[in-house]
Amino acid sequence: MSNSESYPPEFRPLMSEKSTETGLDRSKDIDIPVIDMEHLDMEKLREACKDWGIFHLENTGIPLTFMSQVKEITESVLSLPFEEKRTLFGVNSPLSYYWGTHTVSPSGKAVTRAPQESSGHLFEGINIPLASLSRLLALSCTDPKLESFRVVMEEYGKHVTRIIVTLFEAIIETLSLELSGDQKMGYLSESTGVIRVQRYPQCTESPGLEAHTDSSVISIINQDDVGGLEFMKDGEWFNVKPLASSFVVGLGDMMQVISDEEYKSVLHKVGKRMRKKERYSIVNFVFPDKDCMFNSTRYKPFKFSEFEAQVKLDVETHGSKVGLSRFLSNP
Ligand SMILES: O=C(O)CCC(=O)C(=O)O
Ligand SMILES: [Fe+2]
Repeated sequence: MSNSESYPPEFRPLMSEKSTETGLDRSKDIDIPVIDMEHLDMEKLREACKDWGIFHLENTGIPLTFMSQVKEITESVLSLPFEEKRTLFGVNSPLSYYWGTHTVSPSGKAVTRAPQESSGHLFEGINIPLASLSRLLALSCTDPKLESFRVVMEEYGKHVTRIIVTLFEAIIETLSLELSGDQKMGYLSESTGVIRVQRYPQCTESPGLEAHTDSSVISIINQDDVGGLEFMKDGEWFNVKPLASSFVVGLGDMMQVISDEEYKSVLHKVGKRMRKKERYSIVNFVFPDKDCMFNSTRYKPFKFSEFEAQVKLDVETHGSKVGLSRFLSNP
């Protein structure tokens, strides 16, 4: 089987086009802050959140050998034939396979966008709602590859959850916010966390993922060395240069509300890539509990489930997310 058969059929003509590769625009390279999780510098963290909304996180305590395992199993599952992925991660699976849409709901199901907007962005992925991993057990009995995927992702989820709790506590401290245990649990709900493994074909003519902010509290991105992640700062796009053995942390919309706009969610996208190679990324979205209430000065009080429902409606009807501006108290 050629590699192109593992991609959705509509990607294939675009992938085989002879590309006049321009590659990544290196003039947009910039060094984002690097936060050392073992020796947290609170002032540096505050600046990273306030001025950037995106930073590298290193020394997270995840063994390198385990990270290689994560990469290996992710690549092998995403490289399965297209039809097999559709079947394995179709209606009967707690996971979902999607392509060409970036929106994910806490249920882990991809939201279908209005058709006029869906062309040109070449990426695919599998949504793994953390709460449903155990239900994968039933499916994995029949497929050893799925069993390893489940085991590795469960372990990965535990590591990332540990990182998230430490990081969130620290961010809250930089804001001098006093939150009760229940509030913290509501913001970092285990029931709504989603891991998403994604693949972008080797193709430099088409972009990967369109510009968006995440609806999450925080997103932890594990990108490989192919590059292509870009973010907006002061009205300009910059590249996030891959940094080995580290994660990219992006602040999401809910952090913008929790911090009362002291910190902003970061606008990001996946553009052209550095090399003629497929790109893989693993993103962990930390979502609040569905019933979690958000009260702030700039926005009308809302429940996270209301925010999600609005995003879903906007994507389905207009083709893209409108986001927090829908909830402004004085639009
Ligand atoms: O693939 C990446 O590096 C980023 C993906 C992303 O932004 C998303 O899935 O929301
Ligand atoms: Fe994102």
